[in-house]
Amino acid sequence: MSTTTRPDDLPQGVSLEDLHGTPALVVDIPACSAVIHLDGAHLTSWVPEGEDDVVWTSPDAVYAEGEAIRGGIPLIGPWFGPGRDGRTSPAHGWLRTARWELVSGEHFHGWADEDADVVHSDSVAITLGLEGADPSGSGITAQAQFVIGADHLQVHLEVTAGSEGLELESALHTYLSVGDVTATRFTGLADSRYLDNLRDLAPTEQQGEPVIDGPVDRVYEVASPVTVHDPVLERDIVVTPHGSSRTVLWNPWSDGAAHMDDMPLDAWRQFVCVETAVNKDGFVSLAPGETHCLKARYEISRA
Ligand SMILES: O=P(O)(O)OC[C@H]1O[C@@H](O)[C@H](O)[C@@H](O)[C@@H]1O
Repeated sequence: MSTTTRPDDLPQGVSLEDLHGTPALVVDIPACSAVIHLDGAHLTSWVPEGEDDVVWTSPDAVYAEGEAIRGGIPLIGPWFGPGRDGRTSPAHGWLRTARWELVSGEHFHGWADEDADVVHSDSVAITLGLEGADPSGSGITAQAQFVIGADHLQVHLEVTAGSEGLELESALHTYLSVGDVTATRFTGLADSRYLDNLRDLAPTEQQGEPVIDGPVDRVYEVASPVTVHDPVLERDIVVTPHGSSRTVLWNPWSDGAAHMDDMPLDAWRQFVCVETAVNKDGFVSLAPGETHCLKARYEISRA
């Protein structure tokens, strides 16, 4: 993968900086600010103008090549969690710990969204690529694109099989920032089916919309928009997926957070993960050289 934009040629308002001792792209344009670390092509902040950060990143996150950053949008693949066999390591695959390279950065002063048929103003598009990192040697590659503005964040994750076929699991493991997860309400998951990862992936029927009143780790058979209603921050976050088959809902609650060194004890209240995914029995079969694109668009709305 060739680097087509040198750091010196990045558009105005985008710079490559050293953050926490690792390289990161810092976006600072009138519409928003954002940070994307090259390790994991990992977005750790998106602050639309006049808003609080839309993603939550742990103040205790570890930033180092080969480490997974806690929070933001980890890019998961080519397997999810311990993989479909339940034994694959590292957890959630190697996309999130590999160092990606900058492919391009562009500034759009007004552009049309082919999916949503709307025109956005003032955005940057940043593309990162990953080649030569596949430890299996089959040559799996990946590309990630972030389109970032005031009214939207779009994330595209493309994974391309190498010389062998691939049973792909991938996810945008997004930590959405909320005022108090126990007060959060959802639209879009009601009356669907899910696998409950806290009960050996037991198939379960969702009754009404879920609430977070204990640890939650569920793989929903949902590939349509999910809205997170946050009465504390008085905003809704709408997650619109494309190319997915599943939506994962995760919060570790206090019990799970107590086992995580990279998260303060009480921080579980401040986020909920709504993950656009192809995983578990919703994986995607790719022929050698074939690509799958997973996308999500994040938008804020205020009542
Ligand atoms: O601690 P990690 O590897 O980032 O994973 C966090 C969680 O990620 C979620 O996506 C999984 O469904 C959970 O099972 C897992 O605990």
